[in-house]
Amino acid sequence: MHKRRRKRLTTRSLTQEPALLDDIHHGQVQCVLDRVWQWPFNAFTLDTVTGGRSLPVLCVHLFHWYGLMDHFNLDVVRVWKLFTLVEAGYHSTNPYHNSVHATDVTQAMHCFLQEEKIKVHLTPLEIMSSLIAAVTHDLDHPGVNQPFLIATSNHLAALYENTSVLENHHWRSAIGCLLESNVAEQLGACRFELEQQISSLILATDITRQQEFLSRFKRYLDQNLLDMSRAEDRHFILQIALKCADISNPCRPWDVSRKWSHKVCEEFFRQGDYERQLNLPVTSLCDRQTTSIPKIQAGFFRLVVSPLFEEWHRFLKTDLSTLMMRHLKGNQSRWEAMVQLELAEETRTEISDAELLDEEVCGSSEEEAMTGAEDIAASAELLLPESPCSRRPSLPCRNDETDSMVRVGRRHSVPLSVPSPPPFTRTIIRRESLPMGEHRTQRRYPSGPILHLEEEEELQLGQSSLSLLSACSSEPHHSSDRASENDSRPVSAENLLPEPSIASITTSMEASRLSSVLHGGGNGTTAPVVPSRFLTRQQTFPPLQPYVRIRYMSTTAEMSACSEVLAEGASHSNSSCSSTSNHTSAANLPCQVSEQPSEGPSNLSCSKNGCGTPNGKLRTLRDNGRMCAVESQCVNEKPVTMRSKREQTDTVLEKAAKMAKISDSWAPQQSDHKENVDPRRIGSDADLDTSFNKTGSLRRSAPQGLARRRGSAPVGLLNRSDDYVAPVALTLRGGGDRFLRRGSVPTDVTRQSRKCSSFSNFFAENWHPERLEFRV
Ligand SMILES: Nc1ncnc2c1ncn2[C@@H]1O[C@@H]2COP(=O)(O)O[C@H]2[C@H]1O
Ligand SMILES: [Zn+2]
Repeated sequence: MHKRRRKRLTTRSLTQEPALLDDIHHGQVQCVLDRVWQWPFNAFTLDTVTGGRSLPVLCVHLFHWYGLMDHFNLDVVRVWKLFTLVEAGYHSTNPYHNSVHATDVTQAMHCFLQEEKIKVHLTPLEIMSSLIAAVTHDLDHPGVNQPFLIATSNHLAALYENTSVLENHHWRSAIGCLLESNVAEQLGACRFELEQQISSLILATDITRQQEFLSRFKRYLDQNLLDMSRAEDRHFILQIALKCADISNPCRPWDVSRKWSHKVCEEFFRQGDYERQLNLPVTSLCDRQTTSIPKIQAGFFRLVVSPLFEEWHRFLKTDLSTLMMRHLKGNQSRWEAMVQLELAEETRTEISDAELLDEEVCGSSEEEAMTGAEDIAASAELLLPESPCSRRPSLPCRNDETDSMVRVGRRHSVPLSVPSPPPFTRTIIRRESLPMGEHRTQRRYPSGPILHLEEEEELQLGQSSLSLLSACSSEPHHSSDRASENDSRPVSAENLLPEPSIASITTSMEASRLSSVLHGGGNGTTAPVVPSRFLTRQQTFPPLQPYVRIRYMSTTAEMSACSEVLAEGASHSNSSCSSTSNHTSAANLPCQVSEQPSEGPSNLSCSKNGCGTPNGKLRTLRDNGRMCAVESQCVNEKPVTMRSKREQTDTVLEKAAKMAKISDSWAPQQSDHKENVDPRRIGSDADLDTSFNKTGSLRRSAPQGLARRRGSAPVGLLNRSDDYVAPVALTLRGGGDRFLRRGSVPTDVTRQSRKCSSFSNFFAENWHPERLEFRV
């Protein structure tokens, strides 16, 4: 399990009077909990006074407060266990998606449940579903978004067919906790209904479905269609409530809201650092070198939060909603003012650069004018799936003369689809030797985290991870220095990675140079060219921080254990499941899990469609009703309990921390982790790969070892097995030209783009960054 860092408790230093206070400051905890129904809530404070246990403390309190313990006759020890498991399932190393975010969202949900319009209609089951969904809605979040998981061929992306990958994982993990804590078994007949509601509520938090929910909500309000006495309508309102709670941090008082903003941006920027390390195109919104927190915030507040909260306010029209809107507008104005300051500052600096260097003109005005636009236009990018052509990939710098200008001015993250805004009025002149991105970076963000960390936050993030991050994130600068020394393509990014992605290699000379770097062969001109297939391997999670990496390893180990269990099960079976490949071809059609309670998760039931019951383990899945996902089994079955994982990995983590200290940046040998399955092994495994599709039918693929494959294996290899029926393979099996894509480009980009293109284009076409204006 990933490392959990607890804050040092004040009482530990009180050696003289050890009995004066206890470790969780009961008085203070009580004080915070007494006001937990109020909007100006500070989850960080609760976390501090509970010694980092805000999540279970809040949830157990709310379960008592709502009378859920009595109503469902729940055992308090099991309930504690449930929330302790949930807490442990969040990654404390994520700046944003950690258990404090879960606490924050749960408290917001609690506030919404208190609203008269909602409260009077709710059943105890709906209250319990809402609270559990709120607290588990980001469970086991890896700190990177769906496009990143797709781009790195993460097993979760394959498992969930690139659709609501994280949300599917969250809700299934939630069900796992319910089972593992044995709370599920106390629920009796309502368990199925509870699970259904949790699933549907969490799936609604997929931010890429915002427009879908918003339109529906608007229509219901316009036509006055909502009737809260109807279960269906109540459920819809609870979905909207959870969506609002999830993005309610902009509506908190400024001090709290600002803190969340910094944390979420830090997480984005870390993803950008990972992308850079992996030689993937850096998502604009995640590029600490080219965008800024105020720009991200101003765009997010205006384009994502305001539209939803305006409708929410229209629905509620209460003191609470008025207060939230007031905070939102106030906070938004602050961020917008900061953006204006930044723009003014940029203009000033550029003018003074121009005066100093008026003879060294380089770069085009068009490109310069793009820089403001792309930052903002891309800010939806992280939240929405990317379109294949919306972004320029990290093209290797070519050696020929014609490319030199492009090379100087090129930025990784320029979205191709963003139309050039009208040129700014200022004169655009800049130094040839100083590429735009770096120039700006040095001015605004030196490398490393931009957080203005308060003591408490620093404790949370951990000094070692911060210093590691800054060390690693500065690497690309070094590499570009090297690039200017050598005329040929720099192998800098690959130097940082344990093994490079062949995707970035375009010529044999480059391959040769790369090979020499990998095998220590001098300057690269004499080393033999390594056949590209031996270089084909892509890292999934960059080991920037050992903690993050180890957490990921634990997940993959979990998956590995799981697939072994399944494979084992399959091998016992006489394959009544062979027929399931037929089922799966039908099931391969995108199977949206509906958010409607009536049809939702029931689609996920283990079907009776010929899926065999190979052994006890698989039977357990069916017996459990709907626990069909492979990972659900991982969470629920055995060994990999949240607690035991934590115990096991704590030692590993300590070791990792030591390693981190002694290495300036991670070393190639560290790459030899479980997730990096050598693709050369793929195909040699004789194991049967089993997994479940979304309809719950078990599918077994031909032997090709994909179950053992980690996200790191190149997607392209999947087509080796013609029989394989996993979702990714389906996409890949199309025209041959689709295989020409770079390893880093999501396979399923076309499907993704369908979802987002309209919003992205809309965003790009209507956003006027220079005026911070969004015109419709
Ligand atoms: N203040 C913020 N600024 C930018 N993005 C945000 C902010 N708050 C939430 N988000 C994004 O909105 C998403 C909502 O779902 P998640 O919590 O999974 O992840 C969240 C972030 O990606
Ligand atoms: Zn969330």
